[in-house]
Amino acid sequence: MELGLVGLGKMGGNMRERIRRAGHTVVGYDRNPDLADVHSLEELVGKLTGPRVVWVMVPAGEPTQATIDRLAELLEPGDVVVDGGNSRWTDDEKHAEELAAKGIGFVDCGVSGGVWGLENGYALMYGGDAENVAKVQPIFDALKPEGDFGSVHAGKVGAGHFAKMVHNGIEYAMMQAYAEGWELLEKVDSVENVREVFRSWQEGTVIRSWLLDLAVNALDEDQHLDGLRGYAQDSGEGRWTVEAAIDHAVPLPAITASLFARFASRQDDSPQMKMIAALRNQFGGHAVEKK
Ligand SMILES: O=C(CO)[C@H](O)[C@H](O)COP(=O)(O)O
Repeated sequence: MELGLVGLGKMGGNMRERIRRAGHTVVGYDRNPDLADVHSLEELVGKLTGPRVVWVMVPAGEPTQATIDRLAELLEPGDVVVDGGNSRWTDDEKHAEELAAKGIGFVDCGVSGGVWGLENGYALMYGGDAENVAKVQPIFDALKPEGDFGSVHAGKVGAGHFAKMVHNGIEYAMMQAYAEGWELLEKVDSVENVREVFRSWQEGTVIRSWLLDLAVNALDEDQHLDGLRGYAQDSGEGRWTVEAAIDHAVPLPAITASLFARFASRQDDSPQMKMIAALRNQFGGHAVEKK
């Protein structure tokens, strides 16, 4: 089948390649002309035969909104837009309504697989009406990993991004657990080769995982991670997971702590710890460290 793909960065570029390898035609658009097959969304839409499927793979928020707004002007009834970015799930209903007003279908799709997806396949979690999902199905089949698992029609519009958001929340907490265990192992003199401990865990243990494999890759590149600063960004999914947990009164202590650990990583000199030090000094005369 034919697919229009908007956004050919780290994810979209490899997805285009994987879909082409499966025998489909992909017309790709990116703001960077070096990556793009066409120069505009108009040209992309013009090159597809109906019913068209256009997959949006651009950053969440304003870039996704602007792309959907333009596609709503360009596409025709019966066409389908897939939002495959890490959009906030609460945006999906809004996008579905905006497109439905023009007779255009909408499917939201969480995509996991990172830069390894070209070879390993992409895990897909999608939400939307069965009729719209069916129009995209050959592309889902091309992108998903081989085997029985790796893709799911999670439910209605929004369910795909909600599932991906929870996946990312779990990712935060798992990474935090490996990171904490690694730091503790590095602190203890009797453990002479932490990297080999991590490597040994890749087989037979209850904590083996792809993230563990990636941790071993990272330690192979830089055994003590000396070349990195202890600073971690976040791009929203962890925050939305915690917000959803609050909305539904679901306790998420591990995921919340892993999000807050990232915030703490961005502080050189913790303001709240200054207050803790000041208060201990006030009530107990405990020593403080002065600048
Ligand atoms: O979806 C992903 C992995 O599954 C993306 O890599 C995402 O950017 C990870 O979230 P964050 O940037 O907040 O760490």
